[in-house]
Amino acid sequence: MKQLIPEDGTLLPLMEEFYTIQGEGFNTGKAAYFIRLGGCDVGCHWCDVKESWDAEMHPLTPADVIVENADKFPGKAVVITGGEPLIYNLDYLTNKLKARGILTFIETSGAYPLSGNWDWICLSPKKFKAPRPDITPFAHELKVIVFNRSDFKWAEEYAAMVSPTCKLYLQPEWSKSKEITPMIIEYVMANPKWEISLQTHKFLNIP
Ligand SMILES: C[S@@+](CC[C@H](N)C(=O)[O-])C[C@H]1O[C@@H](n2cnc3c(N)ncnc32)[C@H](O)[C@@H]1O
Ligand SMILES: Nc1nc2[nH]cc(C(=O)O)c2c(=O)[nH]1
Ligand code: SF4
Ligand SMILES: [Mg+2]
Repeated sequence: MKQLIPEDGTLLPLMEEFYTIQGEGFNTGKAAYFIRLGGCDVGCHWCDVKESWDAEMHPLTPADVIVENADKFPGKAVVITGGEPLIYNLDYLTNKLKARGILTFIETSGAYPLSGNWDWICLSPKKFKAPRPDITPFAHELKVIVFNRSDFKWAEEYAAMVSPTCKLYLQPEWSKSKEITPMIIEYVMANPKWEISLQTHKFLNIP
């Protein structure tokens, strides 16, 4: 039977939760509790968490329980990721986290309406299902995954849409990083408004 997911965000399909170090982007190196929600239909062929895509595979979990779990750890920051977390209304979860003084960070493709109360929004746009244009002014960080050379031009189109204070990152697609990373290095040196983001947790062998 199909799981009925309430629209108020009090129950969310939870794939996994773990305390680790943020490996990517602006907050790299900071301790954070990761909340990975199931469900995504964006369809990136190189996605490194395809097991997350089917929401049905992941148990509906009370947001209150997720908040309790997050609050057990000394690092008072959470990263809500997925799957695509903005499929769900994240107002309830993020307000409860913030009421406990926990910082709220999101990793999103931006393909669904923005909900939630955020300290940091990482927008990682995808060609396979474009972000909604209304999210771009709210991004604190734009993190474009580079899979081939044409992605640099595509990245610039998004850089033109985000706010002037938004941090700009180019991150190599993991399976092609040997080939792509030298191109990113060259691009960043020529276009220094961009910075490199690496998936440092994969080098550190941590979740
Ligand atoms: C798995 S996604 C989940 C959150 C959301 N669906 C998104 O794409 O932003 C988390 C982050 O990992 C990045 N990512 C996924 N697969 C990757 C890969 N093979 N190489 C590099 N980054 C990847 C995404 O672009 C995103 O920034
Ligand atoms: N350590 C660590 N940092 C991350 N930053 C973004 C991740 C994600 O999968 O969203 C991720 C992840 O899975 N692990
Ligand atoms: S949007 Fe995120 S979770 Fe969905 S397929 Fe792409 S990288 Fe994976
Ligand atoms: Mg990851």
